[in-house]
Amino acid sequence: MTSEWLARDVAARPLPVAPETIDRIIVGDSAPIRQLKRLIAAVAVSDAAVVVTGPTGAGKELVAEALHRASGRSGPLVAVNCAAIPAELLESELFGHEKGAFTGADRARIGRIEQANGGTLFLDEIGDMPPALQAKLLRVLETRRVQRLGSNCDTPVDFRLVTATHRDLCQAIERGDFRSDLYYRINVFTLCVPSLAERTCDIPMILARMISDHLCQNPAADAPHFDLSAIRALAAHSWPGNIRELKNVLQRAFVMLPGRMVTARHVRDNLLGMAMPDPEGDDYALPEAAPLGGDMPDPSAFHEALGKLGDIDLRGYIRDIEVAMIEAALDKRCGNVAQAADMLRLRRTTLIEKMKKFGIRRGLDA
Ligand SMILES: Nc1ncnc2c1ncn2[C@@H]1O[C@H](COP(=O)(O)OP(=O)(O)OP(=O)(O)O)[C@@H](O)[C@H]1O
Repeated sequence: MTSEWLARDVAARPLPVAPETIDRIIVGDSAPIRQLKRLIAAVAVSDAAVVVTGPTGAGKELVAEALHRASGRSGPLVAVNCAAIPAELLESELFGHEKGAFTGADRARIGRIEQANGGTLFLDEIGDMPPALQAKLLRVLETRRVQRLGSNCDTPVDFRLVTATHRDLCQAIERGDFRSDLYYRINVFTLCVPSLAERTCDIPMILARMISDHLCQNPAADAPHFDLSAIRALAAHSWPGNIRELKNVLQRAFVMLPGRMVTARHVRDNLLGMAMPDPEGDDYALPEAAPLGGDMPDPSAFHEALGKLGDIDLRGYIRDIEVAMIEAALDKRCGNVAQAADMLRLRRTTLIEKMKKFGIRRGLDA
């Protein structure tokens, strides 16, 4: 049963779970992410096993979390990274052990599979699970019972299995590294998480969420502000590390450009490149107030608008905006150029230069 089949099937059906639950966890509104969220909503309420695939850092663990939250299961979400635990410890980690089961087992310990009872077991990097454990896991899935190391008794378990891997499991089966019978057990549904490069229009939304999360955890932090050129530079990057890489870029921006307007040059030189930014801030250092003041549209709004447009005369459009804003500031300050320059956060001489360039005479002739 493939995602394509499911995609066709769910397109026409009402969603079984509130989409807000999934929206809160998975940020993004691009077509591939909207499709992924619909699939999660459709699959979440069943008990079927799900394999989540996708490149590293794309958000596979978040998909497991969304599946769990939307499933309504009352038990916990228990996550185990099979690649991060040494093979010799993974067995007791998953299955638990009785006291004295092996040297050093000085007390009994419940395994992660039992911990997930009533909830969801998320096995990350299942493609890295040693073959002997694959056989044991298969037995648990078939019998719905688990046996701790050193015990003769089986304990019944009820969990929903979600697995993830960045490996191609079909190739692993061909190489003999992964059991095909386990593959068919764990792979009732496949959910593919798109790479960030396939959904760069989600970058402004993801950045906004990451900034607000960062500010929640560090209320004293001074957030950087990404202008349209910065967003476009971010969208042009190839993102081999996907959202994890974007998170790192934002962390660098918090450290190197706090409270400053981040431009395309900063993105290229200081955030994707590692050069230190100019400490003086030749860009527009921001005062405490909102960068554009009052009700001005956020520059990121253009990102979406531009996506829907065909060709645009960018220079002409920006010139019209500049002229309109300069004239509005001069009106507001009754033709006083110095005060209008303050309002626009420009040097007086810079404003005069612009006025001459655009042929705006108001306030210059007096
Ligand atoms: N849509 C999203 N919105 C905001 N943050 C996200 C989103 N998707 C992923 N992240 C963040 O990106 C980081 C990587 O996500 P996650 O660990 O889920 O990726 P992964 O695909 O499981 O990575 P790996 O392949 O290395 O296991 C995490 O810090 C996660 O919180």
